[in-house]
Amino acid sequence: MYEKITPPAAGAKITFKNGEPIVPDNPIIPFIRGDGTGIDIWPATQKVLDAAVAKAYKGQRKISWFKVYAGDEACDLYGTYQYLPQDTLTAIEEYGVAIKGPLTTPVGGGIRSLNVALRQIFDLYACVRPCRYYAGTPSPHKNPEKLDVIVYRENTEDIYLGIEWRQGSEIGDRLIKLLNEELIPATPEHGKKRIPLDSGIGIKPISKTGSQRLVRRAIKHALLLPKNKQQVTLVHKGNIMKYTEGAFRDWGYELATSEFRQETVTEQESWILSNKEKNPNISLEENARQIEPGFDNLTPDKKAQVVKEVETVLNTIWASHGDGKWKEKVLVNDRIADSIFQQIQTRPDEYSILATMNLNGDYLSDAAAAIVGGLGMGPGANIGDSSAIFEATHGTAPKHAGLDRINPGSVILSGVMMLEFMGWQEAADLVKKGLSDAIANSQVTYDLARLLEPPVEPLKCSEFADAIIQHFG
Ligand SMILES: NC(=O)C1=CN([C@@H]2O[C@H](COP(=O)(O)OP(=O)(O)OC[C@H]3O[C@@H](n4cnc5c(N)ncnc54)[C@H](OP(=O)(O)O)[C@@H]3O)[C@@H](O)[C@H]2O)C=CC1
Ligand SMILES: O=C(O)CCC(=O)C(=O)O
Ligand SMILES: [Mg+2]
Repeated sequence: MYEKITPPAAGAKITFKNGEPIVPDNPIIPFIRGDGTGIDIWPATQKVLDAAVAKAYKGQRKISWFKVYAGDEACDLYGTYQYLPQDTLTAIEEYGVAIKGPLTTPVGGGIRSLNVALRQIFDLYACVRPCRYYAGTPSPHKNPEKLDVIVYRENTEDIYLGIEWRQGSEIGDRLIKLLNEELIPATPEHGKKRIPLDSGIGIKPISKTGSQRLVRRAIKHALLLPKNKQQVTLVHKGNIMKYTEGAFRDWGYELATSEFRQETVTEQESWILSNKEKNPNISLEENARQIEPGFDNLTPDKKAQVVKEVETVLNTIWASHGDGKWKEKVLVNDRIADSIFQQIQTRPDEYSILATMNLNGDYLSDAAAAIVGGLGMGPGANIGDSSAIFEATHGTAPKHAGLDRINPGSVILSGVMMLEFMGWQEAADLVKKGLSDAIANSQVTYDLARLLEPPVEPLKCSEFADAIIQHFG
């Protein structure tokens, strides 16, 4: 079945039922070491995870690691250009849950991202990236502890589908001609717009199915959070990209108010309900005026539309959501993408789950990680209905590769997410405690050491792993 690798003799498969993993006590878990700093980070991660599982379960549970190959290491073993061998895909398919270090993607030409390919091949449609603060972590932000968000990034479409044509390519030029001469003129709203002839072209598909399954997962996650964090913010640039990003927002609200009608309230609904709670005799028109800025300057048709919306909300959900009951629901709101970048800095505690399309989520997860201590503290998971691959937010950080200095925190915390996904909470808690206590004692790698005041002598990557284990207690 495998060409060049052999699964561990001991251990059993993780299987999935209704999207949930069924985990044996001795699961076989494939891992990809990763390019660049993967060589430093992976051994540190494996050591910490194994120590936590051993301490938590005293031998009753144990991970059987299965080394599989991707990136440069794969080419060394399988031959030139064999970046993602079939063996690796077969192993992940068979064992369901995997963890990986970062993989290099060249800019401009060359291979397309192996990281993105893995997400698409296994339909890992939700990229989940929590950004929370560990006490003692130095941060450029004044109140980093106020940020506690989870970026829920759609992981399979948007421009990451990778359908692009190079400037000057035959098909690219044909496409531009077709657009300029037929399709754009046939679309009145595009008027006399034309694509410059020397353009590269990329396609940005945002589907209803892809958007809604991401938002569904985000709302389900919100329902498990403490009450004050039960919020999902739909992040989009729908003012500019109306039929892709704007549609993402609309489909998100549509899903929330249909599939989760009893569990959710939209921000606009919450204003309408609370206006009526404050003033039970408020007219529909006055309620509309209070929720719609500039109401008095709207055309009569627009005014009537807002009044109708108010009436519909009160007629349909007053009984289930009125009299303050909406405060117990998951709040679904939306923010424009550029605004959310400043909001997570100026009003971090107002946000919880940030549901995004692929590109926005890529940007936002690095930015949010920076607030809570940097890319060394940014874990992640790529989750689908029948498999999951855990990986950090950051890349290969090539200038630090092989120096035993990089912060393994993000991949270790990705391992924590994996343990939690498996239901191995006791082991996950040990790692979180060890990492928190190491940081609180200023036992940190170079990235955090240089920011501490006064600066401290940095630990090596491997020493940080040992410090985490010592702090298990
Ligand atoms: N999922 C994946 O596998 C990903 C892969 N990539 C790929 O990685 C390659 C390199 O990308 P690049 O743009 O340099 O981005 P990286 O995320 O690899 O690194 C950028 C900088 O972030 C800081 N950093 C990254 N990881 C850590 C860490 N573990 N601990 C502390 N600091 C860290 C370092 O800053 P400083 O030097 O200032 O300390 C580093 O130089 C590219 O090929 C890219 O495509 C990128 C993102 C995700
Ligand atoms: O695949 C890559 O090289 C980059 C991916 C990335 O930046 C991410 O997933 O956050
Ligand atoms: Mg990224």
